[in-house]
Amino acid sequence: MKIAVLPGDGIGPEVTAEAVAVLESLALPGLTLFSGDVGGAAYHRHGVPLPDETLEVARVADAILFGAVGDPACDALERHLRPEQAILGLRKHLGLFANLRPARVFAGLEHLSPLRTDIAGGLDLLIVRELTGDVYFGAKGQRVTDDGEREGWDAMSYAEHEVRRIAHVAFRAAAVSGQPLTSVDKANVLETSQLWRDVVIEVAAEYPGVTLDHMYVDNAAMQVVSHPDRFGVVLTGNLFGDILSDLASAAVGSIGLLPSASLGERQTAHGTYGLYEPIHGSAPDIAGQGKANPMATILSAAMMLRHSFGREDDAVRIEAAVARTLADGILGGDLGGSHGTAAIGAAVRERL
Ligand SMILES: NC(=O)c1ccc[n+]([C@@H]2O[C@H](COP(=O)([O-])OP(=O)(O)OC[C@H]3O[C@@H](n4cnc5c(N)ncnc54)[C@H](O)[C@@H]3O)[C@@H](O)[C@H]2O)c1
Ligand SMILES: CC(C)[C@H](C(=O)O)[C@@H](O)C(=O)O
Ligand SMILES: [Mg+2]
Repeated sequence: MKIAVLPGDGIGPEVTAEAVAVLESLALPGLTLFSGDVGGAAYHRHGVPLPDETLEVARVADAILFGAVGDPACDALERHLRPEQAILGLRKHLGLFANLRPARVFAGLEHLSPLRTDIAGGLDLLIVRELTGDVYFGAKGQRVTDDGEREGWDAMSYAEHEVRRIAHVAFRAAAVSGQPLTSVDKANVLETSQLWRDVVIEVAAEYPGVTLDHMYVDNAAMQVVSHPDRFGVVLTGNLFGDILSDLASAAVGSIGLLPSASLGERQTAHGTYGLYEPIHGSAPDIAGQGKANPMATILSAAMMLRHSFGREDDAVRIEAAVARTLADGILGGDLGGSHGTAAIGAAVRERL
């Protein structure tokens, strides 16, 4: 079990340390951890946010545990040198087009949600976010128009094959879980979304057992907080999925609770090759203070054991330990408590 640990910036190293400690406490056979520099940390040391050595470390591993990247000191750099290019580059270079972001209110933990408890109780959804296309990876730039005005532009596009392969991931997830599938787009305005919707309808013909509906993204944002029980699997593009997943995390209670798996087609001897990271960023406002909630990263490690190593029992064990820790009132500042990163990590390990 070869795992590349890429801690990154800000709270990234703090939260990955706790997830690594959880993995180490499980006595996993042949567990081998190696690390690499990414993000601002890599820029400061190597002059680039994603050094070739790091990409190589990621490639030879069976799975990657990623913390977060982002450093305000780097925000004025040319875009290709900014820390965020590390995670975008890893996703693209490694072909990790399918991003799974589960958001669920554990039974008995409805009080952690800012939603009314009867509404929060219905929140159990899986966002399937396309991760290597869309406006994120289109041509972009700034120019001066004929009128002498500055203009910024970003091209949004999806090729048919990109929509088709992520749609299959979402339909398979819906078929296995028996949940309905909602495809979220903006087909009333965007041609990219019209093609998205047309292709999703074509793919649906191969999954007659799955109930499919389509929703515009603005309506979806509203329904996630007003009627979360309407959603099972949510299929969407890169940009909409980014925004909807932060929204879903707030509805659960905190962005410090939401994990993710980024998968492609590559299989290893153990399972599906993938990158696992919390959905949050480097949180510069609390970095270095031992305040970050490590649960999202710990739950990402659980997803790694499930998808990349076929260890469902260990994954469930970690998820149950996190739920028990929350139920016992061991809460970070993000959830109105006063427990720090190390205390939360230790509490989860005690409950494994
Ligand atoms: N995948 C990634 O590496 C990733 C994801 C999102 C943002 N970013 C980057 O992170 C930097 C900061 O971005 P941002 O402030 O918009 O988003 P952020 O997710 O870092 O933080 C948003 C808010 O949530 C809080 N927060 C986040 N994670 C938390 C945790 N585990 N425990 C407690 N509180 C937590 C922060 O303190 C902050 O108030 C930027 O450079 C951004 O580009 C990186
Ligand atoms: C840091 C940024 C590039 C990234 C994204 O937009 O995908 C982040 O917000 C995320 O959700 O993983
Ligand atoms: Mg995001």
